[in-house]
Amino acid sequence: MEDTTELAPAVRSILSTARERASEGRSGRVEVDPRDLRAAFDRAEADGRVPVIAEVKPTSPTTDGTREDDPVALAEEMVAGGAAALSVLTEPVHFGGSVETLVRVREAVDVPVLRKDFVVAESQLDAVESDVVLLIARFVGDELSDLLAAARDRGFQVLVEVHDREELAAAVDAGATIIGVNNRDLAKLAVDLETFESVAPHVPDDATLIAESGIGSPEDARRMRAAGADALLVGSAIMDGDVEANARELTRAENEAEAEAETGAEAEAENEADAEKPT
Ligand SMILES: O=C(O)c1ccccc1NCC(=O)[C@H](O)[C@H](O)COP(=O)(O)O
Repeated sequence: MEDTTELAPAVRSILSTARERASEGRSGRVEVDPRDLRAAFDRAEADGRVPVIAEVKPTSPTTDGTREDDPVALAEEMVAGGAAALSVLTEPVHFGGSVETLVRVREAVDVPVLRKDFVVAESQLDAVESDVVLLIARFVGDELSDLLAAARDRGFQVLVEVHDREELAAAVDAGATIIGVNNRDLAKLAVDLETFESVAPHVPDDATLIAESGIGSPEDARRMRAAGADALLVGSAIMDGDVEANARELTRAENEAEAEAETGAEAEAENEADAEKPT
């Protein structure tokens, strides 16, 4: 396990709560028949949508207040807005999530669902079925390889989250094939999209690469895609306001770019034609 003294107090609290919850797994081992995450991204691409994992995130240490709407309704709106997959927080104390919410959401939608939690022990994997589970390289340290194997044995696809090149090397050594680069620094909770841009070039080409956190606009989405993201994980920017419209704006970010490029080209052609007209 990593030394946690450098982490933000909220994150230290999240981790100590996670360790207390580690023994609370339901009795018995889960066996998952997962919905394929990569196939969901491919379907979105084929349909002209940016592959987005939209996150049901009622609150967080960096969010003001709590969104009280029914998470299932929010999840359905995200899918209606074009989300290729969903992420559901199951951490109760700091994010307002629950395993019950994840079960209800997964029953209601047909896209893959990521369980977003702070898994630090194998027993936590048995808390609930999901299509994908998250392992955060920084938090699981030397246990990454064993936890990855334990999750895969249960049928889960595994998103391994990293924040720098050292953690990326550990993830690749452990055999991670779905890699998320988190733009949020868990030591300071500050978000910087340059994090993804600096780590992405070192991710093996055959990995599925996800840009996580701090993506707040279609421009940010295009920026992360230009830096190599196969998909984007977005919470706050979708949860803030009309979630269907917010999801649609991000999943259509590249259509808008095309439209803008076309508009720009048309304007340029008109300018050229005007310039050629006799005065
Ligand atoms: O979001 C937080 O405030 C947070 C604080 C401490 C640890 C983790 C935190 N977030 C977890 C996440 O993974 C994000 O919810 C996810 O990447 C989406 O981020 P965003 O789009 O910036 O909401």
